[in-house]
Amino acid sequence: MRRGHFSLDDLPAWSTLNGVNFINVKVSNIDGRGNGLIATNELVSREDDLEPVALLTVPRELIISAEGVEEYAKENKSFRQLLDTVGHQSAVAAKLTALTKEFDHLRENLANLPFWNEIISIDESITIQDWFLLDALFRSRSLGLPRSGESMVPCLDLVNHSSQATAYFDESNEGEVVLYLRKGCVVPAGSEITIDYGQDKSPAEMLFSYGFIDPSSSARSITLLLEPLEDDPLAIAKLHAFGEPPKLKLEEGKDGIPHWTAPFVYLMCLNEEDGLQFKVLQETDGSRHLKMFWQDIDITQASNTMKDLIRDHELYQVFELRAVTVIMGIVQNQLDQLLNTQNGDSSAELVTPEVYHAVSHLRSVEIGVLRKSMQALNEQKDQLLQDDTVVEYLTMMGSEQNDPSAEGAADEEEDFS
Ligand SMILES: C[S@@+](CC[C@H](N)C(=O)[O-])C[C@H]1O[C@@H](n2cnc3c(N)ncnc32)[C@H](O)[C@@H]1O
Repeated sequence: MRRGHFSLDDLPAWSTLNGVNFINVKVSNIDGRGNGLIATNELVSREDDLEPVALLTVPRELIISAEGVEEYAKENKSFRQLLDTVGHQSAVAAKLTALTKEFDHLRENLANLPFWNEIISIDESITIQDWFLLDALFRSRSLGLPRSGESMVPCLDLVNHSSQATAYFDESNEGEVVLYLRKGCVVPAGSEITIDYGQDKSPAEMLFSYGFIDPSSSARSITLLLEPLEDDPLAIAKLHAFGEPPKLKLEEGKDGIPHWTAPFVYLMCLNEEDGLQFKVLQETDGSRHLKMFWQDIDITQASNTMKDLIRDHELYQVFELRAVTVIMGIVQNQLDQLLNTQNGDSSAELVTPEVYHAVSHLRSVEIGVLRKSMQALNEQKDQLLQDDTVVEYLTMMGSEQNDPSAEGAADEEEDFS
């Protein structure tokens, strides 16, 4: 099975044969961005136009979506076997290691399917490099369609990104995908047509998915993984109850003010003595389920909204202070790591100038977000330390610590330093 090279010179013929229409636009090389779409004559869309101006239409049969993959599997027995054996993979998380593991897993599973085994193991016409390429192609070229979800659309995937995009795409009731000129836009002949790959995508996501960071984008955020506290005896139960990998998202709003979101941090900071409990319930059919309780109320289904559940508690501000202290530790740690790699960075000679520039840009955006967040967290902590409940609580903890006869005094010591 050999994969041929498809020249762009063949695109017009291929488009005609396959029912793809380019309307007053064509594919052209764009400096520094590979290929892109440009206008062949001036394109105008007025605010009061009743119908949007279509620039490209792609028929449903050409779209690779989850539904399209299922349909193809109905027609092709070998592909059905492949899909049943290794299909429905989850998203690749940690690039190369995970991809290598995936590819090994794929080979192992295909050993029993002679058709695929020959291609992948005996003939070795598909290698790990193809798997890397496939992942990169999918990440950089797939897009979210309103009806079909994450899909690959030929020709539409030739359109580059801009945060001041002149076009957008939509999916008709018949499943045809159409690229439209945005209302109120004028594109002179020869100018590029662009879409917006996503306002909310963080710089890291842009770089890892598309290989570039839009310098004009105002999206400034960073997402970090959270881990339960090392000495937490309930760590495993908390992770299980939370049900998804816990994350901390730091994001600068349009006003430049940083905000943090980390629903799991409240679980990290609460314990049995606060009113958090776990119980294993056995059903009549013998199955067992872990249940989580807050103040004796079953909150198993609400682990994501812990902050709202504790809001009415008399020690809410103390819990909030614990959460802020934990977040500050994580932010400071990440900041130290980034500053260390920035100072001792010798990778400039190892990578191309474009890659080095992109990585430096990402690092400086992330350092900026972390520094601002640290400042805001410090302010939040200072405010909490002045709260009456917190002052009273800390005074009480202090006097218990000084009184050796007070039961459990040493265990209950809180560290908000
Ligand atoms: C969906 S493809 C767009 C078409 C692509 N330029 C081509 O030659 O096939 C996405 C890729 O185009 C490039 N690209 C798109 N917009 C860009 C931009 N604003 N700046 C730099 N590269 C861009 C990136 O390499 C990205 O991974």
